Amino acid sequence: MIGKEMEIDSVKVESSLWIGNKRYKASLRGWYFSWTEVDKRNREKKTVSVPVSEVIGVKEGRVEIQPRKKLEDSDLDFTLFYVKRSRRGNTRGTLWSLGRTQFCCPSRDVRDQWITQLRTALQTHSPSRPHRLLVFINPFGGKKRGKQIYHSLVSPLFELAGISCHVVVTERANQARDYILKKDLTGFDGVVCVGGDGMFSELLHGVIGRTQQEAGVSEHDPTVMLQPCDLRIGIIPAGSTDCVCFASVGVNDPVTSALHIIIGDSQPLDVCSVHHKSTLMKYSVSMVGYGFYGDVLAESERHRWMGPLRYDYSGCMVYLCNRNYAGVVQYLPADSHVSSPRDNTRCLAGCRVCSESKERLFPHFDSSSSLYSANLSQVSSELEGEWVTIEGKFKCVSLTCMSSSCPRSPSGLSPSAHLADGTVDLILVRETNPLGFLTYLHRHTTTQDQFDLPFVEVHRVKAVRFFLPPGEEEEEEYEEEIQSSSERVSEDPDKLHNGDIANAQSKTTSQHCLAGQKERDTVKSARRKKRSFVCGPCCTKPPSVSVWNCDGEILPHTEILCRVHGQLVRLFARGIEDSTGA
Ligand SMILES: CCCCCCCCCCCCC/C=C/[C@@H](O)[C@H](COP(=O)(O)O)NC(=O)CCCCC
Ligand SMILES: Nc1ncnc2c1ncn2[C@@H]1O[C@H](COP(=O)(O)OP(=O)(O)O)[C@@H](O)[C@H]1O
Ligand SMILES: [Ca+2]
Repeated sequence: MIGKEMEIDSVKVESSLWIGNKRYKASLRGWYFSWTEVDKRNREKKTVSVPVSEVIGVKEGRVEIQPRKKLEDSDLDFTLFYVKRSRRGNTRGTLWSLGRTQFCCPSRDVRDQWITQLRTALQTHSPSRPHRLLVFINPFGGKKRGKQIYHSLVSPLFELAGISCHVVVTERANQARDYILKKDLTGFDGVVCVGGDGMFSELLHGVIGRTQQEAGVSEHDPTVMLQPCDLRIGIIPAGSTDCVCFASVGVNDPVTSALHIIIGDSQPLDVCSVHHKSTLMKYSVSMVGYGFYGDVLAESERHRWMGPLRYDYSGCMVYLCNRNYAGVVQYLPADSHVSSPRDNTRCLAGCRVCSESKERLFPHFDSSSSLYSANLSQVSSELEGEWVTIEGKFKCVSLTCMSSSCPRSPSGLSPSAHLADGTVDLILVRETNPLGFLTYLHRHTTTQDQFDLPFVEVHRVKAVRFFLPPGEEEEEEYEEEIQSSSERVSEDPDKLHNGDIANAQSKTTSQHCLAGQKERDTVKSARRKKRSFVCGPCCTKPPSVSVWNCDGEILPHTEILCRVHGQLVRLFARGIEDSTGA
């Protein structure tokens, strides 16, 4: 018989259970379900312990989910599904898979009690699990396997965990962003994208834009304190770079990500806002890059048919062009006592720097009610302080809120950057010879320090301004063309976005600046053609000016102001669980 004893604050359940023909002593105590093998002489052997928070589901009978079948219809059995960990190749992160153990009970009563107690414990110990999710699949991302990945690997897990999903397979770019901005999201506990960084960016803009709309905050004001977002975002990696997933989970594996979503993990994330004058251009969580990375993106767009390989091909082409770009960079340093981009630490699950930043970032946060003080939507003092100016010629200027590690670069653009410390790392790679730059790039793929080079500097900052040197500013005529084109579109948002615009009384920035994107890009490319000269297959732009790559999208302006908003959004993730033991 099952034995039950009440413990203070937690339930305790114990009984003998069988796995195959071996007897186990099983117990459920507070946070853990454990089973210990007992031999014929009643000696205890190895114990397996599963935290209740990592239980995915408990099913009657002997069940397998892939392929889905009930093995035997016995009323003495139950099957436990849980998170199982393993190491992954040369990456630091931990790969998760679905663990499954079938238990046989001495009686049906005992079986029913175990199932009830385990399910109750699950509800008690995992209050932040999602019950209903809105899922967007980009069928064209990465290797175009988004639908297959979702239906074969992810959906069966969500079903097992009792999560109901509304699935939208996108038919056009920005559909997911617009859906989140305009539709009724009542009842959803989170949004999930199946795709790459571009698809994640759509969800990011939808979630931030909607939150600001509802809070009455103007995203165009670069000095405003944005309202933190409640709706969590999940990423099922199925893209080309998968940087946001890789940098926040440690691997780009759909099953691992699905399991993090199911157990309701929560990882706050810093977000950079990118403004041109008084207009919000974009938000970014991974890379805002000018010069090399901008050129690679611009070139790669012409080779989308190559899939993820387009970046490798374009990387080589752009490298061979050996361009340098003049620019003026101004930055506002972050507090150097807290952390530094050269301190050789890593932001891992439970990161101390990030947790301590929460108090600094949200001094008015009321943890009992989970509410942010109303005065947070006032103007921020974050742009105050002493700006440092650097002028020169650069191979690339990059900003990253996180390490931006990805399968191409397992340590990332800035290996010691933090996911949620309210700072961004600014990396300046000055003009150098091709071999020097190759050394810099190559170090992204090894454990060698890419900042330990005389032409590279890195700063931990709160904000960055970039503009062209005097005499090389963005052309007014071009500016005006872009401005008027964007105004024309924003006067009539329906022109580009049909469908219901229930919540669109106020033109949100996302609608304003992104609706005009198509038209601005046309103006821009016509303009570029006019000014272009060709030094190789990738060089169809003026020699002195590059473009900004903002999380995989080209920005329509060169002169920008970037500012970090600490912990603005939350992912269904927990940071990198270090599998190297380092
Ligand atoms: C000699 C070896 C050179 C290797 C260089 C490796 C440098 C890697 C740094 C990667 C940083 C990635 C930052 C993330 C960018 C993505 O947001 C963006 C869009 O991704 P997606 O939507 O999935 O297409 N990806 C890129 O801009 C690709 C950059 C690739 C540079 C080679
Ligand atoms: N159905 C669709 N058709 C065309 N573009 C789409 C569609 N759905 C999403 N997109 C856009 O495709 C871009 C790239 O998607 P992403 O999933 O990031 O793939 P990748 O990593 O290969 O670039 C995103 O910027 C997104 O806005
Ligand atoms: Ca950061």
